[in-house]
Amino acid sequence: MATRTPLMAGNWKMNLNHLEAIAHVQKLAFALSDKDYEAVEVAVLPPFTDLRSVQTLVDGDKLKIRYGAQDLSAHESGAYTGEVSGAMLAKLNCSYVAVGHSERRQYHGETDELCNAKVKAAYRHGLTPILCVGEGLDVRKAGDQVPHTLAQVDGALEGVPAEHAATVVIAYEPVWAIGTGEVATPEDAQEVCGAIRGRLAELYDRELADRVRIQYGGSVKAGNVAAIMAQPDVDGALVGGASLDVDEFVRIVRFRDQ
Ligand SMILES: O=C(CO)COP(=O)(O)O
Repeated sequence: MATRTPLMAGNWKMNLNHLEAIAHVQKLAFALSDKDYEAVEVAVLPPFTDLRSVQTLVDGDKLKIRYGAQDLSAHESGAYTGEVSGAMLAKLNCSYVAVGHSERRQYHGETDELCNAKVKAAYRHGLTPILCVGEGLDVRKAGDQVPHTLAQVDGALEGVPAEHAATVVIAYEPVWAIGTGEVATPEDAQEVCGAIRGRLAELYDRELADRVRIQYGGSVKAGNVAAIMAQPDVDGALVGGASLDVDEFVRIVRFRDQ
């Protein structure tokens, strides 16, 4: 089976201006050592307005922290007021871009079809999408979390060739566990992450499925990360609130010590 390097990514959401971003990444870089980077890939997803500052810092000091955006446009360029293109993100050396975060789906009406277009836009520009999927509370209560989440995976990956899908990151984020302090149990996380890997094997093949990293997200903290990471199909965490606290995020990166 392929060994998958865990990916710990901090989704800052709409927090930290560009000056705060510089201070935050400097503090993070100061705390992390080569030993951390050997064991785990560390990434931050700041707001668009911070990306140039983060790039300058990462390039200037040759930091091993990766970075990316929280969204991108499905379009290439032109009259799309307020949108930011994949080409613009690639120009800033972004590695990652989140696609289909539940807050985009909920507040901006993003559909699986749009997510599919955004995943393809990311690959056109050499960006790795972090495709976010997961169910709301009603779906969870009905016990439909697996079919619901797999339908989102199917929709977002439709027509995405294996050479691209082999590098996708999928973040399973149950909406009821985001920002609520209500963390899914490790077994809940494994159930859906395992099912996602199974679906990737059906859509592509087992070898590809074994390479893809599947993250869990939703109220991840230093205190619960180790149990979640101990699950066989969980390869990292997409961390919201706790990523805004550098010390806490560093403890999450060092999940093996918790
Ligand atoms: O939405 C999330 C990450 O994308 C999770 O947010 P919290 O870690 O704040 O629950």
